[in-house]
Amino acid sequence: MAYSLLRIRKVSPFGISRVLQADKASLWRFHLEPECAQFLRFGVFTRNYGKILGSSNYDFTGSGPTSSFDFTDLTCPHTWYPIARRKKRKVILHVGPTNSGKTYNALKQLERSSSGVYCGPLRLLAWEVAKRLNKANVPCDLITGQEKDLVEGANHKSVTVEMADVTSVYDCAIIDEIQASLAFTLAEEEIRQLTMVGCKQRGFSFTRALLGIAANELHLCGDPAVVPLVEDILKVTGDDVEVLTYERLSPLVPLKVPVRSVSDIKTGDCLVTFSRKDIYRHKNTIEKAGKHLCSVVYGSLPPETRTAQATRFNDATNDFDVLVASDAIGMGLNLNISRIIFSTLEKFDGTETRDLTVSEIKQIAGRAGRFRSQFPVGEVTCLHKEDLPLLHSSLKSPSPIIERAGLFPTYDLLSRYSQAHPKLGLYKILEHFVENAKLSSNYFISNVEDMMKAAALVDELPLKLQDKYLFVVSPVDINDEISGRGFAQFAQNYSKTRVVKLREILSDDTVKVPRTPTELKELESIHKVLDLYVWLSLRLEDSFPDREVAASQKSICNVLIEQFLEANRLISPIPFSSKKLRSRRKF
Ligand SMILES: Nc1ncnc2c1ncn2[C@@H]1O[C@H](COP(=O)(O)OP(=O)(O)OP(=O)(O)O)[C@@H](O)[C@H]1O
Ligand SMILES: [Mg+2]
Repeated sequence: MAYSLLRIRKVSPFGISRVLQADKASLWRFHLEPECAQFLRFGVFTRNYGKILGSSNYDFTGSGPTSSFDFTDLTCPHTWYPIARRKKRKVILHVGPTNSGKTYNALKQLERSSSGVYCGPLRLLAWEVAKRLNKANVPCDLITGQEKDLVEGANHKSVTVEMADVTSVYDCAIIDEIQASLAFTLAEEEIRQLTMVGCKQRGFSFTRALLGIAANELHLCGDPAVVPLVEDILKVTGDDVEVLTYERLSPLVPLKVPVRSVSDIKTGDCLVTFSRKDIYRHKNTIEKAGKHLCSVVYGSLPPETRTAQATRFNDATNDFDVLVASDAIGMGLNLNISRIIFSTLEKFDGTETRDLTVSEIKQIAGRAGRFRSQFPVGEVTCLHKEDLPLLHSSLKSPSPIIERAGLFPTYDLLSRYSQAHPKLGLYKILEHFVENAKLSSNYFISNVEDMMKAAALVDELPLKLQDKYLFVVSPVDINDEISGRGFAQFAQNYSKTRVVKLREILSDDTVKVPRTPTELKELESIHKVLDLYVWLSLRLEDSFPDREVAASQKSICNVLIEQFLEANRLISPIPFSSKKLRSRRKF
């Protein structure tokens, strides 16, 4: 079946002459609104309360010459959130291994509260919680970068952590999977582990939520590795901190033998591998053996497709009873897995092939044997017996203590800095912050490499700083060629005419179900571009008017990808008995 799908046109070179004024009212509506409000209060707050909190660093009136103020001094980030600082929050840390009931217990408190917010690291988790609360007759809005589903009478919100509002007051708030976010440990090796969940980039959103959410009760769920850091960070906020430790609700058994042959695969198995190509090759091997059909889950699949694949795997009434997945299963999906089988304990992390870290192995292995599921006892093993010692030792080891949390200058600081250095573009401002930021020992500056690539692109355009900032913090995958082209075209057209019509960027084309992994990857990238359009359209409504077209095009992408996943038999299978090879492929 053929569908009409828009394709990305060739990007024309930059070279725009007209400087256009941003529509402030719509610009601030979403991402920038909390920071803007904070900016407006910043001077007043620090003038009135800065000294009470012992924050001489931020004792500035906002009236003096900006150049005399050190904007790169980020040593007291708790003072950036005046509304939260007016509260004495009760902070409850729910810590323990995977599948120990941390989120379940925190959500029970949220359900009982008069108003509240759940902040999760992924859209999938925000969707699940909104669904759960609405089902429990607690009306709950869903707000992610790309969605805003408002429910009548709702006093509760389920959001992705970037959307956490630090200007509202709540009775109860949850920040889930906090270890995925607050980072970091000493060794370079451990620093890399964070790429799994994008914490190097996203850590600052969690730090912002941790310091900035103004709730009477704040529940933090995650790994015990975060406890010392969170306790230390919250010493200066005046909050009360309580730690609740959990045990795993169902056993997780590390097996002594590997899975040697495809005939050993059984219902409920999840084979974990780290390249898209290997995922499809393993799927093919298993399906060719004739006993099982496989669902697949990996990071660059659209979230809607990932959910559909997970739902099909969980549904005991159909034949898709085996899962082949990447580490994207580590968080966010409720899966009926009986046994995790690691095809390898190495992964390509974007730069090189490295061993999985203890935290990654535990997080992935812990997905087996979900409490009160079809498979209450989880098992974990490998395809290669050489990997078993590392698997077993990792499962016994504690996760390395997280020593520092990600931080990033707020828009307010960047803007004030820009006023003091009007000739600098956003790229240079970011570079300056990264190189000169003064931090206390609990923090590190989040990795802004990708943001700087995006900043270099938008600096070519006649845009105001807040426009540039908005594009730079957008969820663009700047390292993906098609996504990068789409991003550049959106920014360029916006700077030229203020109105970005989807059809000016994407041309009509008739596409069929992809036949090769390359065609599939292209479709995944087009989905990312459409997702970016939706994100921009929620913040610049008048300038990105085709949200509905983008949403329907996204659905077509999902349908085509799902049809590929069902029909795919063209990729050569990979024999299970193959020797252990170092995988060097990029995902
Ligand atoms: N007291 C309980 N009664 C019924 N079901 C429970 C209870 N506690 C937990 N569960 C269920 O057990 C499963 C695991 O719980 P939960 O998701 O809270 O674990 P978690 O510790 O947050 O795990 P993860 O680290 O993987 O996020 C969920 O399906 C949850 O609904
Ligand atoms: Mg949880």
